[in-house]
Amino acid sequence: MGLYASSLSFRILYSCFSSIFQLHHSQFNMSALAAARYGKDNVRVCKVHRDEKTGIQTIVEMTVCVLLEGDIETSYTKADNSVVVATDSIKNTIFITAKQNPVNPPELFGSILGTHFIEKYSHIHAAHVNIVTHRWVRLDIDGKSHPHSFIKPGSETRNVQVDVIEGKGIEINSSIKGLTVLKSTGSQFWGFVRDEYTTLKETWDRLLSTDVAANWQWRLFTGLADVKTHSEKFNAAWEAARAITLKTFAEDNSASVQATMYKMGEQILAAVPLLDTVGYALPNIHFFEVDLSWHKGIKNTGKDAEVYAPQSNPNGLIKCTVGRSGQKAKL
Ligand SMILES: O=c1[nH]c(=O)c2[nH]c(=O)[nH]c2[nH]1
Repeated sequence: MGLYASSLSFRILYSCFSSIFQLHHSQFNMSALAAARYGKDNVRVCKVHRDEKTGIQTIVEMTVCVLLEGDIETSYTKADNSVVVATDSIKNTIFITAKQNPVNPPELFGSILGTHFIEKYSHIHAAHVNIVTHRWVRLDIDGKSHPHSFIKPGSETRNVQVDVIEGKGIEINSSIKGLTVLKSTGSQFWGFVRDEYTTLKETWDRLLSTDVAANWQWRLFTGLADVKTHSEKFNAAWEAARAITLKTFAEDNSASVQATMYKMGEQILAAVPLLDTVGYALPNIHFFEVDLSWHKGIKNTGKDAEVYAPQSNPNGLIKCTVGRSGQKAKL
């Protein structure tokens, strides 16, 4: 009797739940796939170029991500894998494309790779390629550059985001990340808002350090042929952006991170006509003066400062995008 009662109540409950469940699915299912892209991330690739004549070898190490968009909705909503180019195949394509094409400049390689996917698969309409190129620098041995040995000097990377969009063109954003710099003078910060929240002293001479993240947005390319036409400009732009950033950092008697980064941006725009905008994100990595006057009156502040305490956090974070006049940046 007990068993019957519980089985009956189970059946009543079940039918209740299932009717709610079916109602939910048939009449109240208002959801739809709003956006989707998929692909392979963190594909690590190293390509060696061997010049048989000179014996000089060159390496490029990169980490690649490719994400695809297109008529792939049914793979999410109907478990339809017939529209899925497997992410494993995407990984294979990255290796094959690296074997068959130059990987430098990365802007060109990304455009070749992305264009492959929209041309090969009629239902794929956009390919988003991200390439992080790790910095390996040729070793100098006894004053001579070595033909096949390299050193990684830090965490600096050269990056590109290449968006190949069918019917629109190729959008390219190039960047440098992780370029850590410090100057021990030639940096000031004064005249800022002073109110009941302020403890920071004005300074006419401080240490300035940052991890440079700089990016430059190219004007839209109409397609792969347009990118190829300009392919020699990509390395030149990277070299100019890096050199301008370092020279301005070193030589500017900085009024603030904001003022110095703006100077960097306007020089890069002037040097590379094909750019629409230049952006920076600069952490202000603080090095605090240490007051040691409590110990036998040691002078270690202001003009006497020699020993500083580097701070890992918190840090300032200053960002800007510099555009060409007439195209005011969105603030
Ligand atoms: O260059 C600087 N900009 C700031 O906005 C700022 N704020 C701060 O406390 N120190 C600094 N330094």
